[in-house]
Amino acid sequence: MRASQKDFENAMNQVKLLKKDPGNEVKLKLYALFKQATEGPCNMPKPGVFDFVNKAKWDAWNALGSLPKETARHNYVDLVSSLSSSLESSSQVEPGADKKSTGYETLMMTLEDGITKIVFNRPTKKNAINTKMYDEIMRALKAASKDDSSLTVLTGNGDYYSSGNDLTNFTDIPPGGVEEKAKNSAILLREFVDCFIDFPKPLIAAVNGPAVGISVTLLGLFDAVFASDRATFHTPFSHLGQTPEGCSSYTFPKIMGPAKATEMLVFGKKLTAREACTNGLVTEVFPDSTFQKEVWTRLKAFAKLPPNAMRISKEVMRNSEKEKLHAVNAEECSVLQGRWLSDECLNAVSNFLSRKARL
Ligand SMILES: CCCCC/C=C/C(=O)SCCNC(=O)CCNC(=O)[C@H](O)C(C)(C)COP(=O)(O)OP(=O)(O)OC[C@H]1O[C@@H](n2cnc3c(N)ncnc32)[C@H](O)[C@@H]1OP(=O)(O)O
Repeated sequence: MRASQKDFENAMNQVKLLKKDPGNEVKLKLYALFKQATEGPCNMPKPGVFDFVNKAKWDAWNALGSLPKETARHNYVDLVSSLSSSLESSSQVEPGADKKSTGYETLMMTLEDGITKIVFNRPTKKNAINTKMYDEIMRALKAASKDDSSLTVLTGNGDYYSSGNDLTNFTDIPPGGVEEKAKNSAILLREFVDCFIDFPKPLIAAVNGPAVGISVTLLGLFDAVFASDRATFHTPFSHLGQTPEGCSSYTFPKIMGPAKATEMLVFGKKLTAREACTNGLVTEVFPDSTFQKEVWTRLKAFAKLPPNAMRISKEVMRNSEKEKLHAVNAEECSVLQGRWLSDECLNAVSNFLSRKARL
């Protein structure tokens, strides 16, 4: 049975009442079907390459070709009806996830048993790091460096450790245009990575699931990396028209040798947790079923060690490198500033945002 104009109007109202965000992919489908149902085939000029959001919308509408208005109206009503039932009943997110807690919007932070735990907390976005989260991680690290804990642990809520830089960061273009955006991003990135270089206490990653991009490169600046056997390590910089950051252009060749570092940083090879352990990036791998229990037993034992001895040992091991690391960080950020303006990068981000590509 075909959807009537009344069904269509009801569906439009239902969309506004959805309690959960259906996600960008579905929103683009809804937009495209709505435009096709009301205006027919796409009749707008194609937006420019920098106009990510409007280009994604245009792509979605244009992809419907000459689909008749009635069919688009019917498909729109069907889609809204399937969303109303599935979204109201599904609960994929852990309690407390994506909610404000302890003064942070994108993180959870606790201090217990001498351990400060910082949890990436955007599970529905695979813990992608948006601008707010960069700021909050810096704030959390600064607080952890001064609190009573002996060590600090970073981990992720949900099935991912982190999917790296939130690619929608690129859509928030300031009045000065993309050049200003690239400049601001380079400043932010440099300050962010500096916080890891300068962190004074033992810094440990509990990599609970896949890690992408900057969440992988930073691991070279951690003092220990424990991984679930479900974790993977992926730095698809060339695929994104980008270049390494997080000091990985220096730490990765040093940790794993230039050949293995090139496989990861230049050719984007995704490593399993065991491969990352063999390459020296990961300290130890645990079965996913016992990961939390085994890692936290280990961490609690570490936290009982004399904190000053641990801090000073870290200082002795790392201090001779600090100047070099800051210089590498500055250089990587400066190179990236240029890459972010390249067609290679802009097209890759645009493809992700219009759902054409998956890494
Ligand atoms: C300013 C400092 C810059 C620092 C430079 C840093 C560089 C990097 O970190 S480069 C690496 C960037 N990351 C990526 O390229 C990963 C992109 N994401 C993906 O390829 C996939 O999302 C996935 C493989 C991580 C997971 O795929 P899948 O299991 O199919 O899940 P979805 O794609 O449906 O993801 C769910 C939801 O989360 C959103 N999302 C995931 N990752 C990102 C991300 N990095 N940026 C923005 N959004 C992300 C995804 O769009 C989905 O959202 P909805 O559609 O709204 O549900």
